[in-house]
Amino acid sequence: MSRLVVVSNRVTVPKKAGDAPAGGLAVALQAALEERGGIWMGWSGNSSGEREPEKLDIREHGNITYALTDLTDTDVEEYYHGFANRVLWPICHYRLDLAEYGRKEMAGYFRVNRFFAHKLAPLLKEDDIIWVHDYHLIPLASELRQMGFKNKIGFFLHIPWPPADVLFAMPVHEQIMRGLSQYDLVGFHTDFDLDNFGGGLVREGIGERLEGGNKFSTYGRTFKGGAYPISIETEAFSKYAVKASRNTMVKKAKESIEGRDLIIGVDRLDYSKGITQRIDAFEQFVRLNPAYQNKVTYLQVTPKSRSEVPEYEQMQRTVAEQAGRVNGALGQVDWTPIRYVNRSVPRPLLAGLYRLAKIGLVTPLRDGMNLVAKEYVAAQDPEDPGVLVLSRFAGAARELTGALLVNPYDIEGTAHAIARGLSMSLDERKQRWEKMMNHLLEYDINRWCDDFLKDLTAD
Ligand SMILES: O=P(O)(O)OC[C@H]1O[C@H](O[C@H]2O[C@H](CO)[C@@H](O)[C@H](O)[C@H]2O)[C@H](O)[C@@H](O)[C@@H]1O
Ligand SMILES: O=c1ccn([C@@H]2O[C@H](COP(=O)(O)OP(=O)(O)O)[C@@H](O)[C@H]2O)c(=O)[nH]1
Repeated sequence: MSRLVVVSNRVTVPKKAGDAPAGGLAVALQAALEERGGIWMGWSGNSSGEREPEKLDIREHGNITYALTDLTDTDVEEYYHGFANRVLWPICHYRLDLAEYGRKEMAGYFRVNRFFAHKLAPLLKEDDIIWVHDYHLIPLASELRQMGFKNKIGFFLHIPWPPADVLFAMPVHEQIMRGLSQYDLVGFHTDFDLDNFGGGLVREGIGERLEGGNKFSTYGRTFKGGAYPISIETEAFSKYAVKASRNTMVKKAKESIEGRDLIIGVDRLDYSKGITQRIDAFEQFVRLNPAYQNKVTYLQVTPKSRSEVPEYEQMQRTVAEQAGRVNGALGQVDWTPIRYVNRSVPRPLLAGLYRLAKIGLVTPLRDGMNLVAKEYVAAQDPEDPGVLVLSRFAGAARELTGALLVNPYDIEGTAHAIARGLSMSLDERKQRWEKMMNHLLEYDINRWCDDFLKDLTAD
């Protein structure tokens, strides 16, 4: 079996050998790396100031070598905050209005990808299988090919892929498409993303879609494409949730809601997550259903994210003000309708809170997958499951058809779904939940990892 080399912008290094990593993706990648032996390379998250970072920070854990590099301040600004998060992120989330194109940032993005390739090259063996993750590193294969590497290289995109008219508004779309063509397999979360990719190639006349849609030919290369919906460690997460119900913090949370129904939202503070529309929908729900006054608590957990990017910094204020305004307008001396937590909550604690909540409110305007939706389902009590209210624009909606699917732009529609969820019969809740849970047990994170690697390594 060939060795596996994973490259991603962020790397999860276990604190000490045997420690459980933070999330399902890290669990699955670490298991695959452990089995085959391998390397996980990426950014350390630290800056080296203006000094060019020299040596990789190499850490060995069992069968896995973690190889971390710092980046200069300029690199972080141009590559990560600049092109990745101010061009590719908004474009791939259909937000043409938020994309800020700058030549400096574009150049920085390609320069950092070249830098990654040069740092990785000395570590590579001829028959290594290389798996590159996410929009930060699209040109990496192209850089490696130029250096003469003929290894199998796969790419998985964790965010949506937009339709042609959105993508081609981006000035460097041609280099980005050319970059993707250098992989042997390009994976997306859903068939919709895959279709957008194929549709764009054909529409622009730069390529063809072959063999029932899972092969592409462009820029002189033929490569595979596919939909691989990422998932969670379903069984383990479900066990966390049972255990977490005994956690002191979860018990305190339960006491503090004093028998009210709990609605939960959990998202990084990101404009793609539809948080402001969701708060509007909650307000609308209470106004349309006065019987629920003082009978519900909406807990919104929202850790800060990418605060150096202006749109994110601005959101920080907008959401805090909005939650305050709604609490002021609807609240009573003994009732605070919205509890807004603007920091990260550990995943095991989240598992207990999900289980406590009657409604999981997951309403992004656009999302690659949304693992919170899957975690909410996995955390439920089979005898009394809650209801998932899910945006039709999350990748997860392609699979979680037992959810109440909503259009997050339709505030009143979401408000009605909350009301419907809270009054749903136990029979219907069980039926919907079982359908989703059975799916998640079969299609868990290991299945995602195995399916991708099987297709990448097949001839
Ligand atoms: O690394 P950050 O800039 O702090 O951002 C965190 C991660 O956000 C994105 O997550 C996406 O991947 C999830 C798993 O596949 C998916 O469920 C979700 O819909 C996506 O938004 C980003 O793609 C990651 O690279 C970031 O690390
Ligand atoms: O306070 C928090 C908020 C979120 N998460 C985790 O962060 C991940 C978010 O993944 P998702 O796919 O929903 O969105 P992303 O942030 O990757 O866009 C999930 O595993 C959450 O459990 C967490 O551990 N603590």
